[in-house]
Amino acid sequence: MLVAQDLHIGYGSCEVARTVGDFAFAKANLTAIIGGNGMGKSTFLRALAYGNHKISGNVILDNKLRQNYSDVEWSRKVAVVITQREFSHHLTVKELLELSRIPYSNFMAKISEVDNEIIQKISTDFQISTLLDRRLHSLSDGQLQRVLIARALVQDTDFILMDEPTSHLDLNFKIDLLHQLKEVCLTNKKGIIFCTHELEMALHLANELVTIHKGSIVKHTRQELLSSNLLNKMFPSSKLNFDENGVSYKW
Ligand SMILES: Nc1ncnc2c1ncn2[C@@H]1O[C@H](COP(=O)(O)OP(=O)(O)OP(=O)(O)O)[C@@H](O)[C@H]1O
Repeated sequence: MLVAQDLHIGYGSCEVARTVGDFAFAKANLTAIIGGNGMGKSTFLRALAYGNHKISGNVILDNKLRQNYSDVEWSRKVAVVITQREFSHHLTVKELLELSRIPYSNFMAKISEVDNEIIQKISTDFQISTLLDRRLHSLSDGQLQRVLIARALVQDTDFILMDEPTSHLDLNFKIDLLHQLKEVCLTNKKGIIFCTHELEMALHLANELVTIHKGSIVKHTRQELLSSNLLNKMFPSSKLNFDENGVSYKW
């Protein structure tokens, strides 16, 4: 269980949002974090992932405070996908994937046969096998996004936290990827939590949703959220309507 306990997030002393009640993310759940621009989705995700931007409260994983985990222990439990090109551009895709096995390798950081099998399988599943020898700087944004998601799966953690994992993908890749993540979530019992602007897909595929609106971070089941009027308040537009069936448009 990953628990956000009375979490207040922000920058310096300036609060962006706070959790309403304590809430727990379980394994085998796909959770979407949704909210309007600037409401605090990325800030909340980073607070869960790194303990950053936390003004007060706690992040607790399996009954242990985030700050009591060593970096290696945490990286065996939680993988993070943030599409920032913060790594060495000279690395190849295969080298990047191998690096994500380091939390499991021996002191010589040698890649084992098992590591290689995991890398090959996930590369095939996520359609990046043909990219393995490419250097990261040569990838398109969409290719990089698929590589970073594959890297998180290669890391083989209980939880994967992702900031807008589908933002650069074509519509077919977006929908396929979210379905694939849901399947990974259920079959491999991983908790996947992702920020997204893809409301329709989030409402269809995620079984839990976290809304961030006007400083309140609230966790709902899909049904609870759809049967409330909250989405109409969060995304007000005369061309949009949310009801228990999801979203409809007036073109
Ligand atoms: N480094 C920073 N210092 C101060 N304020 C920041 C910083 N980064 C973000 N903010 C502010 O915190 C608030 C939340 O930002 P955040 O990026 O978490 O929102 P978001 O919901 O992810 O937005 P978007 O949907 O536009 O990506 C915004 O008002 C933003 O301007």
